[in-house]
Amino acid sequence: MQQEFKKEIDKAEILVEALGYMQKYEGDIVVIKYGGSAMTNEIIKKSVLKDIAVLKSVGLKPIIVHGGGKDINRMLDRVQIKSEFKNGLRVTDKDTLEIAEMVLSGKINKGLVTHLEQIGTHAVGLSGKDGNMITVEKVMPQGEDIGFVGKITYVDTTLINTLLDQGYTPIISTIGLDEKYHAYNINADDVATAIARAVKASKLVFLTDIEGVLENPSDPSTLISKIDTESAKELFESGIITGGMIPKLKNCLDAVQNDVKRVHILDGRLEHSLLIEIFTKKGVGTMIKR
Ligand SMILES: Nc1ncnc2c1ncn2[C@@H]1O[C@H](COP(=O)(O)OP(=O)(O)O)[C@@H](O)[C@H]1O
Ligand SMILES: CC(=O)N[C@@H](CCC(=O)OP(=O)(O)O)C(=O)O
Repeated sequence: MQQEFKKEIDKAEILVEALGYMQKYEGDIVVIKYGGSAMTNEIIKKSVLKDIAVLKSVGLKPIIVHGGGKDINRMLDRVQIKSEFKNGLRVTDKDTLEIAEMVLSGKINKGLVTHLEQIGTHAVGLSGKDGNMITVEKVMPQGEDIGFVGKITYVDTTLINTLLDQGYTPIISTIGLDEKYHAYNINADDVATAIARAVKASKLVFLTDIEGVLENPSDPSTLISKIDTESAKELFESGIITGGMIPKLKNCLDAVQNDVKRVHILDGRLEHSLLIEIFTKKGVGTMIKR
């Protein structure tokens, strides 16, 4: 008898293991930064969105902040506009901004909305312009002008909270306005962190295209499962953290030092990494602590 239902019993036990976590996190806001690097495969994308639908249906309140750097690169290539990054930020002239906004707030944002709606989770796509949600000022790294790139100065959470209260999952693209209502391109890790802080999220998860923070980025067995402020400093000094991992880890530290309780960098390519992290004892990826 027991043997006959072995598979079903195993499945039921998974649900029982998850119960404690569901009760613990009920009503909690989870901000998910879905990076463009982990968006390139349609099957994986659907699986990530199903996980988010599960979070929603068991009582958590997910907010998705998405990137799309790779899609912007592709579109810029198509229209033959050259693009470069300085300190992890895209140099953004007027034409680049137009393409970035078109790709982020159009194709990617509405694509994610459509996928979530298709699996029965009501979602609303917004950019930082909507409801004047994200205010920025022009960023000048080391005094250098890199165009229409914004540093966030204020997040108005009214619209996000209204949507969450009404049962919608907000999906946010990373274009904001300055005080004169000019549009700016913003790094998606910065937006996810600013929103997580503003809504007092209990979790902030960065879904990317690598296992987590690695001592040697080409060797997954060198995964660092926990990082705190002290060890992060050493990692930055040692030069192990490069490229897109620099703004990501800096943002993780900013979040944990500003009341976001749990911050993780997870591999968006690993099927169900979100559910494994939130609903099981087994941690995946890198957890960042104060
Ligand atoms: N020490 C490190 N551990 C892991 N990844 C690293 C490290 N240093 C640099 N990286 C790079 O950071 C990348 C993730 O950042 P990014 O490409 O900006 O992703 P996303 O689009 O998700 O924001 C990885 O693919 C990897 O190439
Ligand atoms: C200013 C700046 O660099 N903006 C980013 C916005 C998208 C982003 O951050 O996407 P990922 O998370 O996929 O890297 C860009 O133009 O690529």
